[in-house]
Amino acid sequence: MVHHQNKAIREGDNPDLTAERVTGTFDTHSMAAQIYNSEAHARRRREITEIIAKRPELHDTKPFPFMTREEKILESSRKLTLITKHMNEIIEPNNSNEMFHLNNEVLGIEGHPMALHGIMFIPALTAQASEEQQKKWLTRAINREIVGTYAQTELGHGTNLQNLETTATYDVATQEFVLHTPTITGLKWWPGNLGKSSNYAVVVALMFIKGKNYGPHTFMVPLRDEKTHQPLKGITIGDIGPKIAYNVTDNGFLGFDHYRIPRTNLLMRHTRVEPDGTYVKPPHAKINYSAMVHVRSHMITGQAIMLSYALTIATRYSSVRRQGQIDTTQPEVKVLEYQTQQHRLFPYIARAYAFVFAGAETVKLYERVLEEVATGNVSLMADLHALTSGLKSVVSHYTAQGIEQARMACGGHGYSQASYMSEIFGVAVGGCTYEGENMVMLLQLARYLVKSASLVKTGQSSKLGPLVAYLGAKSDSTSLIDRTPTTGFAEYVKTFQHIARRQTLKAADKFFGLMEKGEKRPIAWNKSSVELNRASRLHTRLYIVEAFVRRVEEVADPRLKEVLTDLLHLHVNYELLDMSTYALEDGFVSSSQLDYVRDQLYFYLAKIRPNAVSLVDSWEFSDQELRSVLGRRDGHVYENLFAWAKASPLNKTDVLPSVDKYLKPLMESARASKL
Ligand SMILES: CC/C=C\C/C=C\C/C=C\C/C=C\C/C=C\C/C=C\CCC(=O)SCCNC(=O)CCNC(=O)[C@H](O)C(C)(C)COP(=O)(O)OP(=O)(O)OC[C@H]1O[C@@H](n2cnc3c(N)ncnc32)[C@H](O)[C@@H]1OP(=O)(O)O
Ligand SMILES: Cc1cc2nc3c(=O)[nH]c(=O)nc-3n(C[C@H](O)[C@H](O)[C@H](O)COP(=O)(O)OP(=O)(O)OC[C@H]3O[C@@H](n4cnc5c(N)ncnc54)[C@H](O)[C@@H]3O)c2cc1C
Repeated sequence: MVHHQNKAIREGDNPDLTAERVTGTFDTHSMAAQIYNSEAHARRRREITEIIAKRPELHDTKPFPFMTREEKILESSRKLTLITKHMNEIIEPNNSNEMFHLNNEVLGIEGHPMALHGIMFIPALTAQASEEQQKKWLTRAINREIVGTYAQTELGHGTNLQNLETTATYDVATQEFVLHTPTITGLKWWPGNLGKSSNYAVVVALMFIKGKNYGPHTFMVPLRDEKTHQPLKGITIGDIGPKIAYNVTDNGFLGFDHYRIPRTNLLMRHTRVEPDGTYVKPPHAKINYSAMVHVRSHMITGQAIMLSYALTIATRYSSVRRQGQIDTTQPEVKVLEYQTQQHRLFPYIARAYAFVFAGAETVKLYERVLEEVATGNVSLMADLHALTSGLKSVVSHYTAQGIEQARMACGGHGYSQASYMSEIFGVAVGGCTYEGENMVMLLQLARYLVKSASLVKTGQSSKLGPLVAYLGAKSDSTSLIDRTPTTGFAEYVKTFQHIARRQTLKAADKFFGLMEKGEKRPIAWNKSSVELNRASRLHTRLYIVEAFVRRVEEVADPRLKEVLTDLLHLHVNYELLDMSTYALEDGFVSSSQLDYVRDQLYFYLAKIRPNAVSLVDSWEFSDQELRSVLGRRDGHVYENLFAWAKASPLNKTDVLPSVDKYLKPLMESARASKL
């Protein structure tokens, strides 16, 4: 066998796809090490994939789209039980990265009965439970002796946590908290796996002691009997019904009727309530929001992966789909030859790389903050909150857009569930809502930006944190893009900084100006909020570009560096065109400079073309993980689409009961009436 740089090549594959792989200029295993941020992790992913490939009991028994919701939940529970039993043979104990990959391969993205257990319940106990509480619950949770979730959102309130209605009232006499749901709108609503799977939850409720409201606090709450799984007395609980996607997860509702838990079930790592009701406040008011920050930090990578699923499917399919001619004297071309197709897909391939690099930095910062907070140092919490609020919003928004573009790039077959695109879109777009609705989270970042703008305006730029230091710098009078003989990334970064700085200062001016004119602060805030959110987006997009530049600078392998540099060129030119209004409106960039940017964009679309398939192959998704007929590694799309259709439950019989019962009589009576 010939040694190829692209490690996805196999004999017998669709030759059109193999031809793409042969033109790749870099080693896809090495690129995987960049994507997954370490050679060791990329290798372990492959090893886990291989182990799973050899264990048919861990494979889907039939395609997910052919299963009912109940069947999917049963199937997912079967596999969850198996991977729990064999976990230590497959992954390193307690390695969350490996667990994440194992889950994606075996259980898939539609969720599973213990999704929230891993993503939020364990992180909440880890960060918020005292050592004594951890001894009691965390080990049991890690061993999966109990199943838990994170129950915060209510029917009436998800965003505004100060107005949650669930109360936890301290009863000094019995040293218990009494949990109560006073109204329908106070029912917990949405928590994943609450509906049917969990027997415990970390519940967020407003804590009242001696009549005083201390705001939202987290409590460990038993929900169901550990033996019978029946709801405990005082608990009303169930599933909220089918959703756009993510239906293997039983998102649920929960009500409490004067339900009592011991005082010691308040999570007490940072906050305490003494037996006599004395409240000991935490070192930071929002320290108990840590489980949300955990998900926001990790979901950047999760979103990049889902975007790359869609791009892998669309790019591979575009290499085997032939339709139309560019040169009418030549045979039909692969649709990937069309510039419009490249323009639809390649900038999103670049974005997916940019997002995964930004995601790796975010997780690193999150882990640092987690360690510091454990020792009482909360100084970086605000920075992490601002960064993750912006990133989760911008990345989930563009991820959803990119998946939809990828679906449309697959033409009619993209609309079939055989492509799996609708599920990928449905799961990913949930990220625009969960963990803080995107507009709301952009406004959280805006608070941080406005404070920073105020420092700039009052001559205190030296106090700006590293993420916003650029706000205090002076701009050149115009962009130097195409004005220096060797225009490089520095000119682009300065241009993005100028755009973000100008918008931030302008939006802050609007806000401060309205207050000077006598508007109350929240009214002035609301009237400035569209402009403020624009600033948040531009700031975040600048951060993403900078994270991409930092990564490319670190890469040593010249072949990888070259293709990543091409992708970065594509990214900065595409981004600048996309936000050109901001660049043009104060004349910082001229229309002739934009022409240069456009030419660069087209140049890099063409330059990336031979590496397109290798760039998506580098994410190393197995067919089992992708679950897409169109995205198959071997490119044998058509015969497998036919096989997939034949397997559809509707094709089990030639004549459906609906035909016997209704259509046949209808046609017969129509014929009879004609006679
Ligand atoms: C290796 C892999 C491991 C793990 C994998 C993880 C993820 C996998 C990736 C993909 C997953 C794929 C599929 C997942 C599918 C399903 C989803 C799973 C989970 C979803 C779960 C949820 O949605 S849980 C519910 C989430 N809810 C929210 O996010 C609510 C949003 N609202 C808020 O957060 C708050 O209400 C608020 C921030 C908007 C306001 O809070 P509050 O009213 O209390 O604030 P105030 O106005 O009083 O004060 C504001 C000041 O507080 C500061 N602040 C706020 N939050 C924080 C914080 N967290 N840290 C630090 N500071 C904070 C804020 O900055 C203000 O400060 P000022 O100085 O400006 O006053
Ligand atoms: C798939 C999925 C999984 C979830 N899992 C969980 C879970 O496990 N646990 C859990 O507790 N919750 C969970 N949730 C709930 C989720 O966190 C909330 O739905 C989310 O935080 C948004 O809150 P909301 O529904 O109250 O939206 P709303 O706040 O009602 O949003 C409606 C609109 O109002 C706007 N808006 C609201 N407030 C403001 C404001 N202050 N300024 C400007 N605009 C505003 C929003 O931008 C939006 O356009 C999940 C949700 C989904 C979709």
